[in-house]
Amino acid sequence: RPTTLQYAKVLQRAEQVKEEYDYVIVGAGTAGLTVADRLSEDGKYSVLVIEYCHLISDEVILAGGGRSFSDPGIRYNITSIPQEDMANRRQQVLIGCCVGGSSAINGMVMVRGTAIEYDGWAELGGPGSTWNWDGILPYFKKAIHFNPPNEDLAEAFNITWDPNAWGQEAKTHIHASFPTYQNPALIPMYKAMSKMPGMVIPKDGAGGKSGLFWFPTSMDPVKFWRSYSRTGHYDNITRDNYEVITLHKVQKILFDGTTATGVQFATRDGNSTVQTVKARKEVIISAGTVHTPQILQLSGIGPKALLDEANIPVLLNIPGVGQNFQDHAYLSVGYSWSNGTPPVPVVEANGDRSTVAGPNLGAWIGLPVITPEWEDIVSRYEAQDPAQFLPANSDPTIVAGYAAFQKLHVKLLRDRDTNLLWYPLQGMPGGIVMSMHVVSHGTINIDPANPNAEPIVDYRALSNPVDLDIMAANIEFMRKYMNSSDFAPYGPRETFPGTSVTGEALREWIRQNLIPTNFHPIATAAKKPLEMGGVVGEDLRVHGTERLSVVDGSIMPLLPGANTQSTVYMLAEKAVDLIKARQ
Ligand SMILES: Cc1cc2nc3c(=O)[nH]c(=O)nc-3n(C[C@H](O)[C@H](O)[C@H](O)COP(=O)(O)OP(=O)(O)OC[C@H]3O[C@@H](n4cnc5c(N)ncnc54)[C@H](O)[C@@H]3O)c2cc1C
Repeated sequence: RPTTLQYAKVLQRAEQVKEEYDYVIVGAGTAGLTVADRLSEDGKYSVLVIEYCHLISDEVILAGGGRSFSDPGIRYNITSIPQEDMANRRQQVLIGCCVGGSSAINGMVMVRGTAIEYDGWAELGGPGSTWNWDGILPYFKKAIHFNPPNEDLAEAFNITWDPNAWGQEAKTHIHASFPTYQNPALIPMYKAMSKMPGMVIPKDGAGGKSGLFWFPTSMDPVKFWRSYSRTGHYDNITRDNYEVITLHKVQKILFDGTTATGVQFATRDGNSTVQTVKARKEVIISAGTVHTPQILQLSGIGPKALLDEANIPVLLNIPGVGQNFQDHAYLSVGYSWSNGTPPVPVVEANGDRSTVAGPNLGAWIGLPVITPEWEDIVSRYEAQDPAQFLPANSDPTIVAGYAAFQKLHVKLLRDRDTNLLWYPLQGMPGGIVMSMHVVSHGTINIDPANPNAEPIVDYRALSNPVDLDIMAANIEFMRKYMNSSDFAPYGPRETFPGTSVTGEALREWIRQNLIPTNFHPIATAAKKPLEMGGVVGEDLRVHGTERLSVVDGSIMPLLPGANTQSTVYMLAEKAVDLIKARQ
């Protein structure tokens, strides 16, 4: 019998799975559960979600205060290959392994990119694309239920928001909320940042502009628990037409010609007999940026040379599967006050301190605001041959796609409304600088010697030297900020790398210390034309197939200058309308 936990129906054995459903979804993560809930909500269609990982138990949820779950099996155990331009260091690849996927373990920052960045998605998609800012804003509003901060907190900290940029639909249970307390030490930080040359303060970043602004947390506004795809799109839903089976791995998609008919799956240890389930209408892959390309490649859809090497019969040669891989990258720069600390006003803690999710404040800034040398950096990038820093022997379609990306990126770099740097303000000196757009593209491919093992993740971090230029400019921006006259009485001191580290030495320090991910992987099944290295079309169907689509972070063709969860919720909501429209 299916077990019932937190009102959610979970199947654990393949025999409980019916022979056929309208939709079979691979992965009960952020996008997968959103799509499953919305497709099943009016009772018209039956949906099965197959999830590799487990459902976190009530005990673990309660022990974590509904927020952070210290469950040993909650993350995949994947490490990148050594990164040549990062002193051969490897990087742990963090992705969530449970019902809820990465939304169950993320940092709960709830932001979106700027209008010009999403307009770039449409530009890469080609004429008539509806994935521009105007075409996606309604889905951001539908996907997330906004809860404003309490009035005292908003007044004390100058927290403003744009009601036109947010939705409050009753049927939407993914929440964006504010804690009831903020650290008063943020106030002098905010003041100093607001005085940086060129800094603007929009009402809200959610309206599509860069600048210094407050942003909410993915948090239930009543219990202050994590609000994630499981709580928003799975718990408390009792529908006979919505089933999830956990602890089973989808091995490949089944086809009749190039029409997807269902999937093949087995227990995650691979010890059970292989099972199949049919999809009457569509198979939807929502396995995330790391595993979606693997499932496609194991199904014979991917770069021909790689599939040949792995002895996988080629169904469709789509060179872009597993390519175009991008992620945000960051570095911590150490500072201390050598002479006391800035005075902070007393602000009453209006609630429980533990409700602080942090960070809720940051500067999101474009290259022309970061550095006066911005045009030199852009010109150097513009002059590059598109193939110069791509993997050797890249398919001509990948090179053509990169050329289009480069042209677009040059435009984005010159625009102040591109979030190129994120500097989260957290009430202490120094902190992290995050590059929100990288130009070095990596790969995530099956290991031809062991295709069913975890895929090979290669960030190819810093392979394009322009990423080094930009990170060095980010650090210099932080130095200028820490040098603000507001902070002078407190003697800010850079403890690492130290202000004497500049020029080539700073670049070497970056190579030694960069973290090439903020756990926002995208683009391994990018929404672009096939001849541009794309994998899915504007309607998210895999090129050259019928009844097969991808809906997860992997379809983003270009990083938004923002943490990625709200963009994933948005694209999943838009995908549901596209999927329903073709029935
Ligand atoms: C540590 C961390 C911190 C982050 N912090 C933030 C943040 O503060 N703010 C923000 O906006 N974003 C953040 N993110 C990013 C954000 O959470 C992700 O972009 C988003 O959740 C990805 O959603 P997805 O649907 O693409 O994939 P996921 O949510 O990862 O879902 C993929 C699902 O597919 C399952 N799956 C994979 N392969 C198979 C298979 N073969 N068979 C069956 N199931 C399979 C997986 O187990 C998983 O459940 C963070 C991510 C991480 C990991």
